Amino acid sequence: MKVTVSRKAHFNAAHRLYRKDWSFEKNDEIFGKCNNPNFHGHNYELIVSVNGEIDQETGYVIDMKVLKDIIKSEVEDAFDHKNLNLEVPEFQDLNPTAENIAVVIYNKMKPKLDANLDLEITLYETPRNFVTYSGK
Ligand SMILES: Nc1nc2c(c(=O)[nH]1)N=C([C@H](O)[C@H](O)COP(=O)(O)OP(=O)(O)OP(=O)(O)O)CN2
Ligand SMILES: [Zn+2]
Repeated sequence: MKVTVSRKAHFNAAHRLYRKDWSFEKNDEIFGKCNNPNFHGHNYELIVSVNGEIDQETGYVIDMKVLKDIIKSEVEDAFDHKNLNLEVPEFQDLNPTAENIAVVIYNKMKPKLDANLDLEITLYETPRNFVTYSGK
């Protein structure tokens, strides 16, 4: 019997959407106001979902405290109050779109979980814009 355990978290961060190998005009055409060279910020809301079998001894799929600690070390400590383009190594050469941020979060968290657990990341960039990634 598989059950999904989810935990919400949040971080705020600044970013700029652009490609270093495009002109300012091309970046402006594609990314518009998100290409502001002075950056802009979002209050990101995160839902981390872990799916797996219930351990018959503990009744847990995963201890929520363990999940909380992994989110803190891999996401909050790394991204919160940071400029993603300038301060987070994963985005030195990767555009920090919501899609790419979700994939980076997945790739940081997956190795920290038991291999038999499935992970899904839902990331809200704004209250109306969100993406989901589950490694597929
Ligand atoms: N596919 C994607 N499209 C866009 C992304 C993204 O990550 N993936 N990101 C942005 C910008 O980051 C932009 O800052 C989004 O903010 P905004 O346009 O203000 O968001 P809303 O549309 O939700 O705001 P409204 O209040 O509805 O105007 C753009 N596109
Ligand atoms: Zn943005």
